[in-house]
Amino acid sequence: MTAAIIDGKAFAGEIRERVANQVARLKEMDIVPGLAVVLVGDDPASEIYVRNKNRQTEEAGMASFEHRLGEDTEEQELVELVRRLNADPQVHGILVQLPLPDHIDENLVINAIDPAKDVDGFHVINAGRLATGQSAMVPCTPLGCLLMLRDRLGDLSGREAVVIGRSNIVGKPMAQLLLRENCTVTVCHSRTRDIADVVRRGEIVVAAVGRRDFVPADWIRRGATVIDVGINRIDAPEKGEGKTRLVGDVQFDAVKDVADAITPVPGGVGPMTIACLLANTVTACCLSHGLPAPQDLTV
Ligand SMILES: Nc1nc2c(c(=O)[nH]1)N[C@@H](CN(C=O)c1ccc(C(=O)N[C@@H](CCC(=O)O)C(=O)O)cc1)CN2
Ligand SMILES: [Mg+2]
Repeated sequence: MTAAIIDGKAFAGEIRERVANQVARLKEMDIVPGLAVVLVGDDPASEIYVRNKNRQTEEAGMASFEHRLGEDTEEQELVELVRRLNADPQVHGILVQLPLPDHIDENLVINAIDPAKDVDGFHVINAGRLATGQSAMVPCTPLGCLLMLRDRLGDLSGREAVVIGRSNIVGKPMAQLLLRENCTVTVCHSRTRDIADVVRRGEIVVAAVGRRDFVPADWIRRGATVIDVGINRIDAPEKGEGKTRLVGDVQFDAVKDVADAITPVPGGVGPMTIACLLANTVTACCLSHGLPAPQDLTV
């Protein structure tokens, strides 16, 4: 068996097109969705993600507000910026790029964002709403994973799903979303005993541990659909001195001989994350104007 490769890059392009159509529709009502992105410090990967977010926001016809603060910015200064953005009617979505420097309490900053503008879906109110089956802003990476799974498999009801990783930004919301789709969900992590046996139950496997090559082929049930959330940068001397490349959490070359379908890294989940951020911003904008959330941008 050679797995189908799920093309996240192409799918993200489709979502961005839907976003642009909704933005054009809103412009006819003189409404321009606006996204504010806040970057603290100079982490090189975050720099790239923020640049891509701003570019894609503008390409979709939305307003992009970029705020860059120094590495030694005080927590209170960041919270004050968030409060100003909460009060700004041109801003419908606020995203604080993670990770933040160590001296800043991430939860405190995230929970300072107005939940209605929390397009990352990380605020405790949105996490609670998702966990209790109420409408919520859904975190972008799990939302992108779910869209790809639905596109590939259709109705997910009754499927055995295994999520590897329990982070607040991917593992936990992913598990909640799959539960909402009526999957039987198992979450495993670094302390899970007999993890190979647990993962082997999965007809759907979502790997989000942040460790390169963590998932070997003999953990994967034949015919499973595998979503690799990992983005690990490794040295690539074959590309030249000092060069690097990205790999996922799954041993792609071996797993593709066992799985029915798999997302690649790069070109899988990553591009979907930014496309879903744009989708969430349009949703937040619609809701703030008393308009219904666009059906083609939400789950
Ligand atoms: N506030 C947030 N911070 C972070 C999030 C998030 O959703 N909200 N997620 C990650 C980083 N991230 C977005 O911020 C992100 C990561 C990767 C990609 C992506 O497109 N990856 C490409 C490869 C890009 C490259 O060459 O480096 C791919 O996988 O094909 C987009 C967004 C942590 N922080
Ligand atoms: Mg910190």
